[in-house]
Amino acid sequence: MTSRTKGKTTMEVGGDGVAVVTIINPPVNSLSFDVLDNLKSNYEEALSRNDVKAIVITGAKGKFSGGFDISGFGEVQKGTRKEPKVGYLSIDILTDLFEAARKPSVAAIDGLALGGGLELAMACHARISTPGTQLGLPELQLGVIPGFGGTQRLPRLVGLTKALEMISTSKPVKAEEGHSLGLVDTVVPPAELLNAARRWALDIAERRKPWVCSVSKTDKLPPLGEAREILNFAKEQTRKQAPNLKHPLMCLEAIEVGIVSGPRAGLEKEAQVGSQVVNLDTTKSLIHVFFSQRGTTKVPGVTDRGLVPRKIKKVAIIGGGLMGSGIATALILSNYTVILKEVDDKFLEAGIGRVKANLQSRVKKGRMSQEKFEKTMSLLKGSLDYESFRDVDMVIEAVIENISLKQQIFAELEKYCPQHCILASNTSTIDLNKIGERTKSQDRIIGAHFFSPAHVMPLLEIVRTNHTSPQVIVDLLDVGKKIKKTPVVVGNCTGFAVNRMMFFPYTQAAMFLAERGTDPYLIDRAVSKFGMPMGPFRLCDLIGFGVAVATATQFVENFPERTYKSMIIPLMQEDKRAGEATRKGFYLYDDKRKAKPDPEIKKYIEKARSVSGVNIDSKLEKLSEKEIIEMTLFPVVNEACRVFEEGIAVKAADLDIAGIMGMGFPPYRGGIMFWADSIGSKYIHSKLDEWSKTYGDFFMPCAFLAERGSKGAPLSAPLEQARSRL
Ligand SMILES: C[C@H](O)CC(=O)SCCNC(=O)CCNC(=O)[C@H](O)C(C)(C)COP(=O)(O)OP(=O)(O)OC[C@H]1O[C@@H](n2cnc3c(N)ncnc32)[C@H](O)[C@@H]1OP(=O)(O)O
Repeated sequence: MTSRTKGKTTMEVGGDGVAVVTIINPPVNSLSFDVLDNLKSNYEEALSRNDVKAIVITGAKGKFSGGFDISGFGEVQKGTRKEPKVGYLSIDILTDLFEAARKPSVAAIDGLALGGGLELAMACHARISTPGTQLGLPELQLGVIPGFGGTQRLPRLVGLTKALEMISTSKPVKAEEGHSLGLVDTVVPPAELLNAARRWALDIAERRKPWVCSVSKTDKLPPLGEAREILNFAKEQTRKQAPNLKHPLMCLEAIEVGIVSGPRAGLEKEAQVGSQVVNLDTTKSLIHVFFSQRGTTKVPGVTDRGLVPRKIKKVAIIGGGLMGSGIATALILSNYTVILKEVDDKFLEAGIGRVKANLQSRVKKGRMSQEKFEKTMSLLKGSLDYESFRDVDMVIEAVIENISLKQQIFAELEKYCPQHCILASNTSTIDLNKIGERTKSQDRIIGAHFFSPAHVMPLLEIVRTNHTSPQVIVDLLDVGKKIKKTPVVVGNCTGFAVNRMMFFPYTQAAMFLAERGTDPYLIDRAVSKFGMPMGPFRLCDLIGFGVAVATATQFVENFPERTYKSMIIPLMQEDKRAGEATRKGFYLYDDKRKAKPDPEIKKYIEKARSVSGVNIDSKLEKLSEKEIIEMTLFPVVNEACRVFEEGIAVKAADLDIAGIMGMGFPPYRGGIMFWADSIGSKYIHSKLDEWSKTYGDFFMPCAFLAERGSKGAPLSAPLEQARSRL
């Protein structure tokens, strides 16, 4: 392998006449252009050699293949690599050279066969797998479609309905299920994999086992009329669930052509669609998200020091409320032993009850067995004092947002916990330096900010102060990964990254517009259509007005010059409307918690208008959906720029991931900074500048945005001189 090539394959021909071709491209044996070139040469050689009767393809080090090398799409998008001729890889190589060969091939699959990896395996004449191996076509998740024949071969191997499910959810199946579906021919222990595959390949060559070309199979396909019905239903669902995405529908078209007009036409359609989707904006965004998500665990000065995460076995959680119980659930689900501490029996019982309910809901949905439920619950112990904290490796404090209470707790922790124990707080607003003021343990104090519900939401904001040691950050990054969260390391500031850049500006902008005459329900609709899970008013209802006001107060205190103080929520609170929990907020909620607009809202908005001395603005009253998006989300971009410039986030892509994972910003728009750059800093700056002149400082573009906007420079470009606080 030279420094310029990416991966390779090797071929060894055994005395039994089987050529074993091994994909070697760590860490997941992705199919780079180099790997594919090598694979083709190996095949050609194997087909031409008289001593080769059959071929086995496998992957090095227990992984068959994680699919096409995703960075290859980026190279094609940027134009640094010429795209191969349409159909070259899927038709010329995989179908006409491999599958149509006069020597059989068998895939020996260990660990994973995803995307192009599974497609390569499906082009072989049989598949042998090890137990637990992951088999799937997750391409839609990346904005592309299965492009190595997967749209044609998967329905022919597992049936149309199952194939549609696997492709549309991007979820893999395990080898055992794959076997019962007909996707793999047999499952054998890892130690037997290669020998079993060699024997199977020879058996096919010598006609003791069937020589199956999956692309020509028809027995699993439903009759045409039924197939059309299934496909029409799938299209309808896709339009409903992903109205802003084109590639899932394009994928369905390729599947349909194959079923209606035969596999060759299907392969051609797939190749054509495959080359079109690569250049969609949504695809560029989703690929950016894939790499950015993995990039959050690369923190300069921390993860590049060779530090090894220490083993965390036992974690204590203080506070069994909504957050504490959610965090406890996430931890026991990943086999951590957890102590949940509360102030009295009643609270403790309630806290443990919440954890139980979280797990029971999994049992009810069939996602957890009763046995696993009991085993998982046995990892949780309750406590009313700190005695049992003497051997914990980490504590996560999750009590109410009260500085002196937290200070007292941290002072106690220092007394009871061992020296190595990490002292984390789940605060969403309070300065961590203040929390640790009464201790001498500043180097092991860190923020572990979860998002509610903590056992479901994927983001973990890891907040470091100037004193937090890199070892403690590395430890928490490891815990984050183990509990299946995406950790993002941020600096210590009001609201940290997510609440500061997303929640505050976004909800304040919405209140600002509503007070000036924009219909709040229209705002929510426009924002939902843009792709956020819900609009700002529905979000305030969901988190509850009490929490919304408490956190907003922090923003008001710390950033008074750019806070919009609306009276709408306080006026509603006076009437005991506090959001979804009280069944009345900006919406009315029925027994099933379905939200319905409430005409009464007008009354509160009018009153807020008169208290604040604000008038209806004829322009803002008639905003288009595009203008609503700009006026609610450009303030978010503005604050994200400040967060970036201050060094609160290491890189702009971390803010993209934080917004996607913490607030549900649509991944197919790439995250807040990526989206902003797709619009252009010049335009965003000019709009904010114009609004700040008309409507005041809330919209005032920050210096960073003004500077980059004046040059039209990308907002996400690295800072020349990172003014990191860290
Ligand atoms: C034409 C074809 O139809 C198109 C395709 O095949 S598109 C590709 C389809 N395949 C996929 O979507 C699989 C994507 N990968 C994954 O889901 C996961 O990485 C995995 C399940 C393979 C492994 O997960 P995990 O062990 O948690 O490791 P993870 O951190 O995700 O990945 C390890 C490294 O491999 C890289 N990687 C994983 N899959 C890759 C791929 N297909 N191409 C390039 N790099 C890949 C990651 O970027 C990461 O790199 P880093 O260490 O530099 O950050």
